[in-house]
Amino acid sequence: MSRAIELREVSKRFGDAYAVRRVSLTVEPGEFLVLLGPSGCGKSTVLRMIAGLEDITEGELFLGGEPASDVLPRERDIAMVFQNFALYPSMTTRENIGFPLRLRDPSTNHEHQVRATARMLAIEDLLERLPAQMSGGERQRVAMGRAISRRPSVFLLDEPLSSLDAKLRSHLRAEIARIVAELGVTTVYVTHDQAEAMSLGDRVAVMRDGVLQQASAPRDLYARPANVFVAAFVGTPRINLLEGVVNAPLDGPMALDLGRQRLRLPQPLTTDHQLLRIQQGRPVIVGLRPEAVRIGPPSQARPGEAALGGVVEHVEYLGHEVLVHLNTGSRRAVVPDLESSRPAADGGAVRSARRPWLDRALHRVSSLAAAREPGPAARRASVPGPVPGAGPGPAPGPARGSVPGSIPGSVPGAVPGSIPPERRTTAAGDLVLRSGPEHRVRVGGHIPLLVDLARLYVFDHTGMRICPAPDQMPVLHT
Ligand SMILES: Nc1ncnc2c1ncn2[C@@H]1O[C@H](COP(=O)(O)OP(=O)(O)OP(=O)(O)O)[C@@H](O)[C@H]1O
Repeated sequence: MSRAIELREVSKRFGDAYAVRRVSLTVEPGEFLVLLGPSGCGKSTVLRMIAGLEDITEGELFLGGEPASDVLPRERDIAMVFQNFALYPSMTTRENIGFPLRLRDPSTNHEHQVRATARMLAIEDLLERLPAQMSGGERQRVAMGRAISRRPSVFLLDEPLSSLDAKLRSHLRAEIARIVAELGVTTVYVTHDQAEAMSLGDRVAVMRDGVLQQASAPRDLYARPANVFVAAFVGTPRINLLEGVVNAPLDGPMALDLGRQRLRLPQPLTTDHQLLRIQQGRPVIVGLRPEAVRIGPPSQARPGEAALGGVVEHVEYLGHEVLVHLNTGSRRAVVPDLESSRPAADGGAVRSARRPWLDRALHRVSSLAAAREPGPAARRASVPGPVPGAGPGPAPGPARGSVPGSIPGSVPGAVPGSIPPERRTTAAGDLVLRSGPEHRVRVGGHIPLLVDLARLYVFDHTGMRICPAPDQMPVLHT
């Protein structure tokens, strides 16, 4: 039987420092949830609270719908496997796997169950070996065998593969997915490896600084990251994040100014792009995944593509694909601490962080619509004249050779103060694109680029995603 796990506003404090802050999360029976985040973000602490190895400072834990915060660890029917799970050195694999079964029921012969577990883990031929006679990967399988032999209702794995080499890891990863699916047991798996998380989890919960950022199916996490941190943490190569300014004149096409170039949004504007209008004149972070940009001249632009240009700074040949590092004259936005990860007093981090922005944004939409003229912010922040390097017209591409080889100091029209100067980087290569090996590019060459604006992400200055529009929108009062 598998059970649901529910964390309600759970926090953990060590001394004065919060390791986990107000995490609310439900893992459905039989679900495989991966906790993902950088080192020290609180993943293991969440796992240890579920197991009962750490007390919960605030909030409540429910197992199978029953309050469980005060239930003793051994009464939680939970099995846990750690990174360096210790096996009993003097016991064979058979004895190690059978040990929890003997503890529970010493009078019964458990050989059948031990064999079934060993078969599932493909370690039947290791049953007579001692831990010292096995490799790291084999020992880790035995450790898993010992954890699952008594068929727990919840299975917790804390970086179980991190001490293994890459090949073995990817092999065991597939094995774990298979075994857990076969067992149908509710599983929480901790890792800092985004590829591991994306390949294993039914859902992935991303944590940062003790705060849950987003919990979504891997596909949704990649396609609709709630904020710039999630966008940057998930995906290899990392999403390109550029400092931009929304340029939305009431009488002309909308664009995103990216330093020395301008990304014109195709007409008619999509709903998501229309919503960007309320950011007129404001600094934003523009996100482009490497596959959203391709090499091609403006004349080959498909509907929904906009032209840019770049100077090749570096080329990585990976065999099946090529990663081209370019200088487009923009500034790379740096992720850490862009948004507050602390939850507000009235709710979870992601939800509560969204609301004030949405309220403000929608208030601006209402007032702009009512006034039917540019608001003061719009007048103040409209970009004075064309951005150098961007051509006029509805679908301009930068004139050939217009992209400079070096980047000038400041972004024209940028509203100062959104991203402090100390967090800015003057890009040596601000954009990476993924290309097929058929494109031959040389370092130093200017190449024309086409950006698929259907795959454009825009984050506001706090780091929250504003394009595509957030999933939860308050009702717009007209
Ligand atoms: N027993 C403890 N006493 C004091 N601080 C602790 C204790 N355990 C964890 N912490 C702190 O709590 C924070 C979260 O730790 P935790 O081990 O949960 O992070 P993690 O995301 O699992 O990191 P890693 O991937 O490196 O294991 C860290 O800052 C850590 O130093």
